[in-house]
Amino acid sequence: MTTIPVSLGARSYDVVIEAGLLARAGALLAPIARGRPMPIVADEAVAPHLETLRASLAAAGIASEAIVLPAGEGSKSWATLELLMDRLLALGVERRDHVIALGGGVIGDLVGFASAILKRGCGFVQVPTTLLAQVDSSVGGKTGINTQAGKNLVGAFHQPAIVLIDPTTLDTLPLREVRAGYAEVAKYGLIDDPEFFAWCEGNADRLLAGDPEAREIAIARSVAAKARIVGEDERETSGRRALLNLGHTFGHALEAEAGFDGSLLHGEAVAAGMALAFAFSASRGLCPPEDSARVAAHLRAAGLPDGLAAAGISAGGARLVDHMRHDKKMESGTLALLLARGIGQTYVDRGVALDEIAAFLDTQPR
Ligand SMILES: NC(=O)c1ccc[n+]([C@@H]2O[C@H](COP(=O)([O-])OP(=O)(O)OC[C@H]3O[C@@H](n4cnc5c(N)ncnc54)[C@H](O)[C@@H]3O)[C@@H](O)[C@H]2O)c1
Ligand SMILES: O=C(O)C(=O)C[C@@H](O)[C@H](O)[C@H](O)COP(=O)(O)O
Ligand SMILES: [Zn+2]
Repeated sequence: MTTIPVSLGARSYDVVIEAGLLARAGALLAPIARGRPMPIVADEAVAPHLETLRASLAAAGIASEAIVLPAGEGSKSWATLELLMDRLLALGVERRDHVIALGGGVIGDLVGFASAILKRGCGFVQVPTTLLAQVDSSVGGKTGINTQAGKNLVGAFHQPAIVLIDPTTLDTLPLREVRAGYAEVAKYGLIDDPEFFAWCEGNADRLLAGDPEAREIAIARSVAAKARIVGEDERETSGRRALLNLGHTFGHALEAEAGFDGSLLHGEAVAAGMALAFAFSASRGLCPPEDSARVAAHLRAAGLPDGLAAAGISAGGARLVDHMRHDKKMESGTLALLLARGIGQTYVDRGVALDEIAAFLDTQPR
């Protein structure tokens, strides 16, 4: 068992990683439940894992009710939030109770936000079942939904009480989803850990094939990297946490353009976005072109899109930049963009005009 602390003063919690953990979750959750029932909000695709979790809770004397929601990004919506809030209220959830989020980043973000606003805030627990959620979304307390205007535009910072990661839940995850989660793993290397990026280059094949050792190394290193950055800047105020947004200003624009319909997954959009961030950095003479080419080559080798064409996006630069105007890193009309001086040397650049980004995007192959 690996335990990684997320140090946030009164909001500190542990991320526990162990193969087979779901079957032992009840014992870890009993002190958090304090004799109260724990509602479980689960993605419809994780039915077998839901059964394992419920049996483990029952063995520890914890009553549970399951709320099963439709799979996919469409569930991060006002409509599903309303339905979920009504169900949780009907179950009589109290402020000191904890709701369990069992699923990928969609369930985690939605349940986290519901918990942030239910009776002005109740507790929640993350039990992530996708690679993306295990290495990224379950840790750090960013919660929320999408709106007509774009990605994650309504939400709250609300930290879980504990994160329980059972890597064996990934045995049932489709390969396309494993690849999408891998984009966020490679991201940590690209941000500030070139040695980890080199590890990724050498081990992505094993990880994508489900090798247990490669999987646990990738999860633990990713969680440790995220816990460190979140511990330094919980609410993305100092600029440190913004590093975790590498590839996301481009990526969220691509997701919005694709329409949240499953044709372009979040991790796929982030992969294309990271390749674009490096290509843009190289085009401005900030980053060696060899590093940009190395990033694109590795993403391609991992079966991920390395730019607009591979992401299936044909929109022009001006249209994509219009999506970026909603980015939460906009300040007084200026965007904070994540650029790179090289692999492992990402930084926040506040000096790039939206017109320059549009012009660069227009040079990219469709
Ligand atoms: N809060 C954060 O810090 C943060 C970080 C990164 C991403 N996100 C958000 O996370 C979301 C993407 O998360 P995701 O990639 O996990 O997508 P997801 O939650 O949609 O899950 C991907 C797919 O896998 C299925 N699934 C989940 N677990 C499974 C399992 N064990 N076996 C079989 N199928 C399974 C789901 O039904 C879904 O179809 C996006 O909305 C993104 O914005 C949030
Ligand atoms: O935790 C963070 O901080 C991140 O930026 C992680 C991202 O991978 C994630 O997609 C996050 O939801 C994006 O946040 P947003 O603030 O750009 O909506
Ligand atoms: Zn992301």
